[in-house]
Amino acid sequence: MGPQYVVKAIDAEMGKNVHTVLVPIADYELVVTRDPANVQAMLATSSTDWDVGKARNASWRPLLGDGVFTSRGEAWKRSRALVRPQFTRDQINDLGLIERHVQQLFSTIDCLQAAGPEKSWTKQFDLQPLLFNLTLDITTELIYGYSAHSQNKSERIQLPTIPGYDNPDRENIGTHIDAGKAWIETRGALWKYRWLLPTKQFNTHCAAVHKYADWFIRLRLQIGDGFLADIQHETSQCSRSRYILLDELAKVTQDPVELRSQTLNILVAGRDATASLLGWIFYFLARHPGVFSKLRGQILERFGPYISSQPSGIEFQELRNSIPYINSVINEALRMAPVIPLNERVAVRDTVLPRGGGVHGNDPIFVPAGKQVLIPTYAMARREDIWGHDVDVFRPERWEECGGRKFGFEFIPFGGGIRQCLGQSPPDAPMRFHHTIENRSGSGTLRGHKLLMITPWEQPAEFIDQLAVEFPDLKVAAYRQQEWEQQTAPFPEEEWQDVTILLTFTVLPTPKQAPRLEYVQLMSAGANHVLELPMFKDTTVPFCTANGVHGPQIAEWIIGTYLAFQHRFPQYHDKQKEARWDRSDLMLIDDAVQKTIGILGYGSIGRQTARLATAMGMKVHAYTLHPRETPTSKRDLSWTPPGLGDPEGVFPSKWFSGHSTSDLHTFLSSDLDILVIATPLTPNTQYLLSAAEFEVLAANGKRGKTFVSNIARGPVVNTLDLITALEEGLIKGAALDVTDPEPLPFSHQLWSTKNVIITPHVSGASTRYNERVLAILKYNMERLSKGEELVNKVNKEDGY
Ligand code: HEM
Repeated sequence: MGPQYVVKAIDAEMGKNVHTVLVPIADYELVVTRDPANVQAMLATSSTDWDVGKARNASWRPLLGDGVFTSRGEAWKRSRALVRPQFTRDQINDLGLIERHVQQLFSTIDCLQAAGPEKSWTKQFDLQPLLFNLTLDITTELIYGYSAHSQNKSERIQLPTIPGYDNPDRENIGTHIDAGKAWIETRGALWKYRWLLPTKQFNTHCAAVHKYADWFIRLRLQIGDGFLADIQHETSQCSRSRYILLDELAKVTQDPVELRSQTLNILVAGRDATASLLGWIFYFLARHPGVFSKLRGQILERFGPYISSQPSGIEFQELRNSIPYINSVINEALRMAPVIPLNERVAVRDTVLPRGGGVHGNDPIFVPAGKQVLIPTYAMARREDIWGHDVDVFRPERWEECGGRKFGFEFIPFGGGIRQCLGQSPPDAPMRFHHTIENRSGSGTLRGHKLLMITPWEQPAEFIDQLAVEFPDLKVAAYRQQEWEQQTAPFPEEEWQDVTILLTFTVLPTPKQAPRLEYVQLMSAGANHVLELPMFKDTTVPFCTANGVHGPQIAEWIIGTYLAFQHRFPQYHDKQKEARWDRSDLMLIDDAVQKTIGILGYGSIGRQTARLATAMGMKVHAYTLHPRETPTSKRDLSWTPPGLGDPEGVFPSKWFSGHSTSDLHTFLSSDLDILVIATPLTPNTQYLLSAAEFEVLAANGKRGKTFVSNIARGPVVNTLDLITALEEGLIKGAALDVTDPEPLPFSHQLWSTKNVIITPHVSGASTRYNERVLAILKYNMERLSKGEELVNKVNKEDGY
């Protein structure tokens, strides 16, 4: 099943709007999903329910052994913990090393000069094999310390002899790897008839590849640190302190088979994908001269022309960050031609995928243990609804529109979640990444980190155990605060000193008390209680909210109180207390079908409310501060419990947006039967709903039509104006979980205002609350350990 075939077949047979299908192949069935929500669940949020299939290990093992790319389960975890720290180091991005080999490539190309009048050009040649040689030379030098020099044999010097070990076959190592890989592919294509393929030649290639690695490993194990010192003089650029992956791994394990497998896994994973991508980039540049000259112009402007006698002095981070167009070109090439176009996972236990089921394909689907799911990376990058009508056009500019395209699981050329590619440098925050290089070396992904948890309840031991498995080097301290609003720390001052990750409701240190803090996870969805604290306003330490934790229960509260009001439950409850069977108000009862719900603030709560309202047959109008016109901008980038909310922004039939009062009034006059206030409290939203807004709701004959539900914060509504609107019948009724002031005093007029349901700020309560906060914390810790952008980050300027 080729990548292009997947797109064609689903589009033709099921339509462009179907993204998850069950495909029967001979005697078994395979799920194919090009839905980013499902992919996110498999790779990240529910990754413990999934693993790569057994076939990956079975097919690659003879060539590569059990390493980070080929292994599964616990073996993979151990592998990943072993090799990952190497990829957080500066040296892995040694541009000097790459430059030497690129120069070699240029010399090779120079030799391909054409004859006759075309003399100033090269003759026609195939660039791709040269690129494979280039990446082979780079990766072998980076991994084993000594390049295969497949580009220029004359660079090879005589290697010392190790008794009992054949010298590595540098001449043919590329061929052996390629032939081994080709055999594995053919075998995969033969599927259950794979036994038909003779193995003799394959075994020869595997043995040659192993011998190559073993020679360096033997030398390293015999001689120890600096094992190549004697032959380093072969290239003047090599310094004694240069970085060699094998050397570093050998400081952690001395097992020769483990060293062979891990280094070969990285060699093959890194070399081939990079060469393919380079090939595609040149392919697209050759066909898009406009892109080529724009890119070239920006590079020349920033770095000047190449002068062979001068060192370029270009740093890796500078290269990445100073010309965003380079990233746009690379991203666009990876979108058009993801070099790993198909991936897969297998359910290790009975589980669900959040979407694809039900009449509209929005419900979760059950996936039994053992079921294989194909992830067509290529097909996701070809979805018109995500990328626009020009999805088939190579257009790097798309990455720069709307202030820079952010992407999630619809664009995963490097995989995603826990098995994300190790060779990908993080997309953002170079400073933070650099910081982690200084602080973390060794074997744990969060080495040097300390998590401090201050919570109003005991944290479950299983969670702390899980952390110990995932981050063996992480220090954890957990304290229980005595009171909800407590601001002082329930532990000695020194405990703050080495904290890097903090989980808290209200207790926060000063920047001086916790100088190493890198990430604060708040347990609340709002951040308004920390906005004025020095740790928040005077530092760049990211604060993340528990956004997403409240969606399910608050949405239930909103719909629950609305239905209670519509079906007159409070009145019947009063009558029940008096034992009165009174059916006199039957004609006053109304249902929700085809009513319009307006959601002011379309965040995680609003989105889950929209899901429930849609299920009841309501229409949804959404209001957001910033316009959400494209499918990408409609998306929810914050954490969402699997299968819930509206991650893609598909429920609203109308979107409204803006900062001004008139923008708000346009939304309020869109014929709303229920208005849900779900916007954060900031200086801009204080008294957002006052007399004028209630007038707008009641204008044009809509008096007494709208029911107002406030689950945000009391001061978003002007309480006295609300009381007037209720008493005068401008609005139909109100459900308030929050009031201004809070607690609402005994004698407050609001208690006895007509048509109001009041609860004491409890809509966010759920026995599942803590479990969801911990899921966010863990997810963010995984992202922190990989140098990735955290989810639910508070924008320090907007205050939410
Ligand atoms: C354009 C270049 C590259 C692309 C497109 C790419 C793509 C990928 C993808 C899609 C995966 C995930 C496979 C999965 O989900 O099972 C992956 C994994 C991996 N990549 Fe890359 N890769 C590239 C370059 C590199 C480089 C340069 C290295 C190392 C030097 C590397 C090392 C790895 C390793 C070790 C894994 C396995 C990680 C694990 O399973 O835990 N990759 N790569």
